[in-house]
Amino acid sequence: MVLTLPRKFLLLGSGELGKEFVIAAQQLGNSIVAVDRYANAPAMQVADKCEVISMLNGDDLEAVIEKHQPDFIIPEIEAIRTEKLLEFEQRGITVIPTAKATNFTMNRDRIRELAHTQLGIRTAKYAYATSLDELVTAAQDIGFPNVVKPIMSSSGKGQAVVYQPEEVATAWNYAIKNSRGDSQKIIVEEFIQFETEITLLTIKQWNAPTIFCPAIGHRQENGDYQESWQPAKISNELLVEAQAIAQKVTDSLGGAGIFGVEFFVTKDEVIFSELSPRPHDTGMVTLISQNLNEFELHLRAVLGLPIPQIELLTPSASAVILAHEYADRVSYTGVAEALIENVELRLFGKPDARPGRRMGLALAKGINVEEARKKALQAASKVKVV
Ligand SMILES: Nc1ncnc2c1ncn2[C@@H]1O[C@H](COP(=O)(O)OP(=O)(O)OP(=O)(O)O)[C@@H](O)[C@H]1O
Ligand SMILES: NCC(=O)N[C@@H]1O[C@H](COP(=O)([O-])[O-])[C@@H](O)[C@H]1O
Ligand SMILES: [Mg+2]
Repeated sequence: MVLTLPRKFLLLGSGELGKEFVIAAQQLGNSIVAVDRYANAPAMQVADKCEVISMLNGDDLEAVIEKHQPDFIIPEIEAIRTEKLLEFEQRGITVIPTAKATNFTMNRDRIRELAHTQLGIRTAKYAYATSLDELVTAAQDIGFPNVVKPIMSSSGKGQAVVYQPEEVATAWNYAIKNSRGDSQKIIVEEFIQFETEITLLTIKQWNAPTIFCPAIGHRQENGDYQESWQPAKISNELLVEAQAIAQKVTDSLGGAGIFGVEFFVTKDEVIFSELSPRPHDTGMVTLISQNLNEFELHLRAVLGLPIPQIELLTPSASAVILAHEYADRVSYTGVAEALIENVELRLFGKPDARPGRRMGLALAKGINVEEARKKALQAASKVKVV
């Protein structure tokens, strides 16, 4: 099939990741309708059109699809009524990477069952619970410490490390309170004592082999990403193993697009954690590190455009800029101080702030990863959300 541009994209979720995707898509002349649950979301600020709806509501989704008739649906968050995406796909709209992939990764249990039970991939030991009583038993079975997470959440929301039985009830309440959507189910996982963790950006193409970006290392706090760097330190042997696992899972989900496949890395093992069927937050480091960033790669994979080579230009790092207070208007200070040599900023333009909300990012290049990390952290620390 001969590709003609522009194509029309409907972006479901309009945060910082969506904003960069819109920019990449528009650079090749495409048009984008940005959708989210609140007005003036980052991607809406650069998109052609926008819609504010509940993406968990099937009727709302139906209405925007009817109105805009997109060629592609690009999910940007997990919390979407994905059963509806299966319907749209059957009606001939291309859902990226596939409606099945969004459906399987919307909740932690489906993707875990696929990876572990169906594909036989090693994961942390895990169990599910739908009541506090069940969680008490499950936590005993898994052992302590363990990690309790809502079945539907992201960026560490509702997640807690539980060190002893007395903490189980608090973890249950916290998980249920911070669960997205209507689910009352949690997963409890064995705590993996990893040396490092990586995201392997995996690009699945319609008519070409799957390719990988150099591994990205990252550090998380309370389940949310604080800094990432590329390349990650990992032996070739473990990297090859991670690539094989990423290929296996993404093959089984099908379609085309970029996936962020997350692994825990121990001394002699890579352990599959989870994956996003879309650009990954830790992958924002590629905005500075690679010849093609993760958003450009996603776009090219979606449109079936060539990706001749992925090149790591220089060791690089990203560090997040978080809000510390509630605010219904946002300004930033310290920008001039942050912008030293080989540093860039992305200030997302989120209309309001809450403690812990990611509001921006510092990106830095260095002669090595250590220098890049130091610069990115330093730059991020200069910028204050007020
Ligand atoms: N079983 C575990 N053992 C040790 N650490 C864990 C475990 N599960 C999660 N973590 C830590 O918490 C982080 C976030 O976990 P996870 O990726 O499952 O959450 P998430 O809410 O889906 O985050 P995101 O949406 O940002 O990817 C991990 O990157 C890791 O640092
Ligand atoms: N780990 C997933 C992730 O980073 N998702 C990114 O955060 C946005 C939500 O931010 P918000 O909660 O500040 O609105 C999402 O829209 C996406 O861009
Ligand atoms: Mg994760």
